[in-house]
Amino acid sequence: MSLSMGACPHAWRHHLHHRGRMWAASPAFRRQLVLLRSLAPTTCAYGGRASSSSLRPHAMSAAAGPVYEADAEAVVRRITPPLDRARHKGQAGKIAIIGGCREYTGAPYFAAISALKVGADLSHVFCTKDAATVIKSYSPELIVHPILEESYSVRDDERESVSSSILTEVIKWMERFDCIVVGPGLGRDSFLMDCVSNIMRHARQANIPTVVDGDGLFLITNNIGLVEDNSLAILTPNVYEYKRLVQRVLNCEVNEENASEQLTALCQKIGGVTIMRKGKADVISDGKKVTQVSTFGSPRRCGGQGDILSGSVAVFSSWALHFLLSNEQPKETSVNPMVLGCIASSLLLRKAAALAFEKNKRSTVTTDIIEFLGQSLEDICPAGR
Ligand SMILES: NC(=O)C1=CN([C@@H]2O[C@H](COP(=O)(O)OP(=O)(O)OC[C@H]3O[C@@H](n4cnc5c(N)ncnc54)[C@H](O)[C@@H]3O)[C@@H](O)[C@H]2O)[C@@H](O)CC1
Ligand SMILES: Nc1ncnc2c1ncn2[C@@H]1O[C@H](COP(=O)(O)OP(=O)(O)OP(=O)(O)O)[C@@H](O)[C@H]1O
Ligand SMILES: [Mg+2]
Repeated sequence: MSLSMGACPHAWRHHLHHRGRMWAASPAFRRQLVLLRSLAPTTCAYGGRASSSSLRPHAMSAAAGPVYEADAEAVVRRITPPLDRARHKGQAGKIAIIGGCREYTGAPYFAAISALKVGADLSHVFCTKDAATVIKSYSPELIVHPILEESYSVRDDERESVSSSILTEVIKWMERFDCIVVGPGLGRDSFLMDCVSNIMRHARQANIPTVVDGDGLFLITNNIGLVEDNSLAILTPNVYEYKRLVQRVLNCEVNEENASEQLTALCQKIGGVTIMRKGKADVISDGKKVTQVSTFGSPRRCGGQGDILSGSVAVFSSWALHFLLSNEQPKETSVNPMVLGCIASSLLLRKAAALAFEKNKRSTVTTDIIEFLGQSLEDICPAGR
């Protein structure tokens, strides 16, 4: 199972074939593939048909390269697996969130529950002991592992043994996950950061796609080697996280006049990663193309919407990986499943936020948005199709 992700800039393709054997073995899955193939748009990489107005260059500024507005609805329809009675628990996705500490229990909960509401079968949270009971009490749906430790709870002479037993515990589970999300509500404690660095290195060795958000971005900004040349890594920075990444990696300030080139350069400099820069439009690049989703969501900017996004990205990218592995026409090799996952989750969040705002107006909070994830997906891609 292990293959070095650093060796090939398109390592997700090897990963696709490798992980795909398991899925392709099921007759039910093969039937779904036939259906998915018949639904697949025929021409363009990110869901729009090349001849259609849904894939149009969008001038961000005179100096910037083209930014394509994704046909995000087509992407969602394309990668969302149909519900099939023959499938068993786990086949629609097993996701883990690495996050949750004394200060933050909402963020890992939002990410983990969103993964389930989008359609994953199992959602785990690996958090500190302090956070675990709180997160469990929010929802019985989540599988919560109280294994992480912060500096205050570990004596100096215990650090090494505690760190290694944390890693051993996570490794026991890691191979089961289709994707992990590192960072929502993780905090920035130095001991915790070291332990999570080890977890990230292991996930990479095991070829587990990894979404990095929140404090995970703080971690990798200070240690870019953790994601360098990892084509299974997706970074989802907000305005401030993006600014810190640009400063650290490109050694300059964010330049809005040259936004798409700068995003492309950032992906290329880190090597192979996909970045979704969140904001008024969510702008996505893997260092080759730049795509955006600008469907209007909600004017409410309550905290936690990025957490919904990170949990959803994990599910949609896993679905996109599985979809592409069975779609082996040569043209498909230019499509990056990580990008598809970002496009789909951005649209779904925005649609859910719009519905939640319509109902709750100024009092809209993240929990209200999560309630509408199901309807948003149903509107695009009915469960009975
Ligand atoms: N309910 C919860 O438990 C939530 C926890 N969250 C977690 O909170 C942790 C920190 O995330 P944040 O996004 O708040 O992290 P940041 O530390 O990046 O930002 C904190 C806040 O400081 C301000 N700020 C930061 N840098 C700035 C700059 N250069 N100029 C001006 N203002 C600046 C911004 O208002 C920002 O929202 C993460 O672990 C995150 O996942 C958030 O996801 C929100 C919800
Ligand atoms: N200015 C904006 N206009 C419209 N939508 C936005 C805007 N900024 C963010 N969003 C929406 O909110 C989502 C989350 O982005 P945001 O910048 O709030 O993330 P975040 O700060 O990481 O959130 P969190 O509070 O969960 O950490 C984006 O994907 C986008 O859909
Ligand atoms: Mg965030």
